[in-house]
Amino acid sequence: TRSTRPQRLLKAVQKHATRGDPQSVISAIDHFCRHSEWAMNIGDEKGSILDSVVSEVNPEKVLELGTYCGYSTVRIARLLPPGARLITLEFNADYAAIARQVIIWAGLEDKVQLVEGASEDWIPRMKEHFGIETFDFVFLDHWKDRYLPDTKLMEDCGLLRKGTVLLADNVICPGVPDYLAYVRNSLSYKSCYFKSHLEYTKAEDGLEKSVFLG
Ligand SMILES: O=C(NC/C=C/[C@H]1O[C@@H](n2cnc3cncnc32)[C@H](O)[C@@H]1O)c1cc([N+](=O)[O-])cc(O)c1O
Ligand SMILES: [Mg+2]
Repeated sequence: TRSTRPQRLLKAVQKHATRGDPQSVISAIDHFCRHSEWAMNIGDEKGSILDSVVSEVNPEKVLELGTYCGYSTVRIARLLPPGARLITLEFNADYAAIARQVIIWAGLEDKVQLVEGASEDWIPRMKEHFGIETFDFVFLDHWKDRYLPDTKLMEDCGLLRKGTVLLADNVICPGVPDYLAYVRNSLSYKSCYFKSHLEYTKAEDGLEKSVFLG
């Protein structure tokens, strides 16, 4: 049977990227998505904004919701200081298998824990299962109707602390209106919008950075 797009994306990484070199993995995926097949990675333009926010926060504990093929996982993990950890949640087993290989090709497997399962099942188990007190940085890039419920779930589970930074992809396209209204109107968040473009296109999209105020 015909291969899947994530399988072809992984092949492009293994063909064009250098093992252990995260930047070459990022470039290989961006080249594949620009010149062969579009895929819903955050991409290079919004990816640079992600890089700058991660570098500013310099987090020890990171949570990513929605691994997909691991592109943003690699972007984030490559910037983490020694000893820092990224937990990424992915409930599609096929995508998780591809992402594991992408993360290994980048040489970042020691910094990343890819957990197969649904965010709503795993967020309540972060403390007892992973020994996580609170997260310093959370990247939201999973199903858009899960951003708001999962944010409220993280609040309720005590996983956010004063100063935790949430960064959300696709707040314009496909859009997350309920999440945006919440973080922009809630007294518990200080929110700001980074205008950009939908990955590999000219359409507007952007990232919303929201600092939890406790
Ligand atoms: O739909 C988009 N993203 C959804 C991403 C979904 C990814 O997160 C996983 N997931 C979902 N809920 C989950 C809950 N728990 C764990 N994994 C989960 C899915 O298995 C998938 O791997 C999207 C769409 C466009 N677009 O232009 O159309 C552009 C983008 O940048 C996008 O991110
Ligand atoms: Mg996205």
